Amino acid sequence: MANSLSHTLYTAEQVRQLDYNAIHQQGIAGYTLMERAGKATFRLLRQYCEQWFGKESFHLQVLCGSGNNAGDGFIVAGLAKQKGIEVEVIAVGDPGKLKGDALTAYQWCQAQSVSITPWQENLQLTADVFVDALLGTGLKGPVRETYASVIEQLNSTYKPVIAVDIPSGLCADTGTVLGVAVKARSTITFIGRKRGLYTHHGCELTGEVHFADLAVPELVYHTTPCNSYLLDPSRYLTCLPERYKNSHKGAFGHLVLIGGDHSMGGAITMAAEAALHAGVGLVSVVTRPEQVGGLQARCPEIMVIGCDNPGQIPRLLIGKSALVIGPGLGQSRWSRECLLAAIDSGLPLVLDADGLNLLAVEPTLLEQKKSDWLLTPHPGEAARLLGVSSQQIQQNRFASVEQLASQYQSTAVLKGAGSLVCAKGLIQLANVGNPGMAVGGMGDVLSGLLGALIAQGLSTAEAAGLGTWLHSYSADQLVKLVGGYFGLRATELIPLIRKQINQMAVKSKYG
Ligand SMILES: NC(=O)C1=CN([C@@H]2O[C@H](COP(=O)(O)OP(=O)(O)OC[C@H]3O[C@@H](n4cnc5c(N)ncnc54)[C@H](OP(=O)(O)O)[C@@H]3O)[C@@H](O)[C@H]2O)[C@@H](O)CC1
Ligand SMILES: [K+]
Repeated sequence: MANSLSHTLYTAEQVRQLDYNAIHQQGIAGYTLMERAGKATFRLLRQYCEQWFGKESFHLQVLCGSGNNAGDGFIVAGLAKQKGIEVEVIAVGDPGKLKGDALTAYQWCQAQSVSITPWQENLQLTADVFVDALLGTGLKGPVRETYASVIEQLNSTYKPVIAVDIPSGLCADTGTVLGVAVKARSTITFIGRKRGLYTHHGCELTGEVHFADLAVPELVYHTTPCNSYLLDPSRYLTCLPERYKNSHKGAFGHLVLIGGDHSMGGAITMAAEAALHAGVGLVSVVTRPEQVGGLQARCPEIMVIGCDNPGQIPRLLIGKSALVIGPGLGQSRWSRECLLAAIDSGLPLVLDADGLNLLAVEPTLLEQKKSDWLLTPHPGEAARLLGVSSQQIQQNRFASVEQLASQYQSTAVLKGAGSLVCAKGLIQLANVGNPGMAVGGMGDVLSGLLGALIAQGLSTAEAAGLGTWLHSYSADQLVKLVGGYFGLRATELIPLIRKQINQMAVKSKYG
């Protein structure tokens, strides 16, 4: 299935290549692109200001650096002036450094009689709304002075900011803050969506993201190879098995979940309960005998097998469809032997939590890999798997998920703000989810859901894409229901996931 161009995510270098090709292959003048960028930003600004200020007039300050990002800002300021808006450019960059299209835009802005004030230390940022045209994709390394002070001062106004292309200070490739970055109410990004807008700090700093392709012809996009996309759930509509009228439970797979070492019964219970609600025909849990009563009381539909001797596991796995191992698994001898049996079974495997931690301390287990694996680490687990710090994982989440997938020859989901799914060299970013998900049990629910999808016949890649999206989307629905991010319970996601799967199934059938 092809990914649509509007879902593609680019690095700064790739967008530079697109710009270059638009200009040099298609003959679109760079200044034309800048005018289009300025116009698109101004249109958006007016829409927002209508919402925020109604018919009241407002004061706009456009903060400009000295590159092409500033050029876009000069156009916005000139257009605002033409419409009679009270506008002023604050020139943080030295106008003497402007060249090419940015210089042309500056001169045009001057010709519109826009007041252009050079930045000084005692200058007050007094506007009702700001446009951030300080630094765009040309940012290199940590933000230097005076830009850093200006950004801090801008953030301390708590006034709405519309960021041009990317909030200044945010790394377009990774979503990491390079020292300090603008916190925007909205960001309008041009020609290609930058990867960094959608993950890590980008999720916090961009506000609502808008995309303007500046009418760059489709042909241009085909010239730049890419491997990253926003996850589009509609790609997976047809993956779910149809419920025919003469169906029986055997047609929808039998998932086994292994975990729940001494005093760790909660995680495996949540994973199994999630699986039960995600359409799988049968769910079994292999766990410590002490967990059996609690699990059966909560979910009588689940077959629970108390097992202190992992030597029994191979027999229990005969004829099953898929396995989840990790939730509440612990790191005891029992845990390790359970993992060995799971790996040896040759069933498709979802590895989470302690399943991943055990793999991290014993990477030679990879040599015994016989089946498709789906790894679902959070940044801390990913760090252990790759032998780096979690900070290093976060500094480049795209590279990290790619490395996880290639090093472990698996499908990988790197959880966190802007969860990333990597399978067969393709990276997809789930542009859903919220901070309310930062509570215990969310990962367990995800692993059960993923296992249930695999047991129903989806590949690990399909399950990872669909399941990661369903999980975070349902969390967003839950936030709408409860009115905020406080006190979400992972188990509350489960009925919402079920509802969404059913809606998708209906959509796949009837459009
Ligand atoms: N035709 C096109 O290409 C189109 C491009 N478009 C727009 O152009 C933008 C890209 O423009 P760009 O490449 O000129 O870079 P830009 O982001 O303005 O930054 C360069 C400036 O930043 C400065 N600087 C760098 N690092 C720094 C640091 N750490 N700390 C402080 N300063 C630092 C650097 O200073 P220098 O290092 O040279 O002293 C230089 O002055 C793109 O985001 C989009 O908005 C659209 O109009 C569509 C068409
Ligand atoms: K910017």
